[in-house]
Amino acid sequence: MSQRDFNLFVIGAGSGGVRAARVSAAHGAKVAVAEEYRIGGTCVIRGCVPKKLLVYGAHFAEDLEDARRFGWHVEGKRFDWPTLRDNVLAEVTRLSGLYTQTLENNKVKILQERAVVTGPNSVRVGECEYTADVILIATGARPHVPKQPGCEHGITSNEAFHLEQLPKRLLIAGGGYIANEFAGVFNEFGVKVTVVNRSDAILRGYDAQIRDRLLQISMIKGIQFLFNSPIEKIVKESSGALTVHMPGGPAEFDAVMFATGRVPNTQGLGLESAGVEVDENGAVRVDDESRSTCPSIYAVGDVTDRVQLTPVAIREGQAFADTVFGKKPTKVDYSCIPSAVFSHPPLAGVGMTEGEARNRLGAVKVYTADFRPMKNVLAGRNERALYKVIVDAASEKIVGAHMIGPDAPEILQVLAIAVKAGIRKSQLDEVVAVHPTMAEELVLLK
Ligand SMILES: Cc1cc2nc3c(=O)[nH]c(=O)nc-3n(C[C@H](O)[C@H](O)[C@H](O)COP(=O)(O)OP(=O)(O)OC[C@H]3O[C@@H](n4cnc5c(N)ncnc54)[C@H](O)[C@@H]3O)c2cc1C
Repeated sequence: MSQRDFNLFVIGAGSGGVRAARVSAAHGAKVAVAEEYRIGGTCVIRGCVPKKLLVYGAHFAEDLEDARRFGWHVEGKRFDWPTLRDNVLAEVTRLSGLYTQTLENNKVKILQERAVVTGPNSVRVGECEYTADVILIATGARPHVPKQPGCEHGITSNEAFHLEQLPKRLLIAGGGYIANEFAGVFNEFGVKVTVVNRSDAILRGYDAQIRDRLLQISMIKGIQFLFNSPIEKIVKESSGALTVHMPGGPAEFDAVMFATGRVPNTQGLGLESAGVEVDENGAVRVDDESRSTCPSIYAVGDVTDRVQLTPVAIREGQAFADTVFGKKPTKVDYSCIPSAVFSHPPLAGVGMTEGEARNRLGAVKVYTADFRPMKNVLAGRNERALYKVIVDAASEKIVGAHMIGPDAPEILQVLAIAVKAGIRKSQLDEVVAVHPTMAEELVLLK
């Protein structure tokens, strides 16, 4: 038995940290976890979960509009932001409680304070110093706010969940998934949304045809996009409005939200005291077992900036616990990680985009279904779904699948199993359709 206070000290009780702490404790380790904000981390408190609940809330705008064509009379509909906001925040509190309970049930000591590393086997929490055989950095990432003058007047996704009232005019800076998701949500709530982007495209990394489709639909829904428009400065007027200066000229908004990337949380963490190296963005450098340049310190999740997604942080936390305390060396497989954007409509993808496949494989076959879902037809909603399956011409294997349309992330999760398993296109064709569904298009691709 070690003479130190703990076998494992985890810094950060988010997706990766909670999984690592819980599983290590189940493997018999004496574990402590320090959390400076709220148990559950970004995903539960101010990320995936509250975001998805807002997406559900926003979707009622369309559903109530479409309901008329299905014979429903929905007179006097009115949206009340404080009701949704408070219900979402209450659900977040409930979930945070469940995470706390899970840790307690596994006898993990919880310290609700900021922790900093003071050496290869020591951590300081407030006035107390603790020693541990192994330290796990699972401190996640935080929103990046640009340095231009006046940017301090803006908010980030962290604050968006707590808004007192909805702004009438909102500028969202950024082109990634968080920018597009919040643009969709606030637009459905009746906010006049402008998305401003430094570059010339949204959602880099996703299939070009799929993101173009989102851009078209978003513009038709009333979201304005400004490309190649870096924010030069923001001036707060005496009225409270924000004048945003951009290359096309100044424009006034009631709020500005930055969704301009996320930075690993390593600042002031004391990593240098243990010889833990970080890269140029501040991400902890780790090997394929999540071990840092200090042999007794590991790191998982967003703080390592590998793939900033909850299921990846959880896998890394699990693999760490199994490797270090479960005597079962495990490496995370980063191939074929599916991901989604919960925009209006949502999109999702797995594997290579068409562009990547053409560059890497040369000869590829692309199968598409471009259709208007039955529900949209009756609703009089002129929004088309697009499914794409990319096939390696030599092996006939499916190397990528991408889709936009209602429930695309739900459908893609299942298709991702097939892509990961390396099935051929002909095996999709052998499956009999479930009719009438949208997903049946996947087995009818010509
Ligand atoms: C708006 C938004 C939407 C998102 N939507 C999705 C989605 O739909 N799907 C998806 O897969 N991912 C989504 N993500 C990303 C996802 O939330 C992260 O990838 C995930 O939470 C990373 O987990 P983690 O354990 O690395 O870090 P986190 O969950 O961020 O946990 C880190 C914890 O460490 C704490 N901490 C930091 N420093 C210290 C310290 N010194 N001492 C003590 N505690 C500390 C923090 O307070 C935090 O609780 C979203 C993120 C955002 C911001």
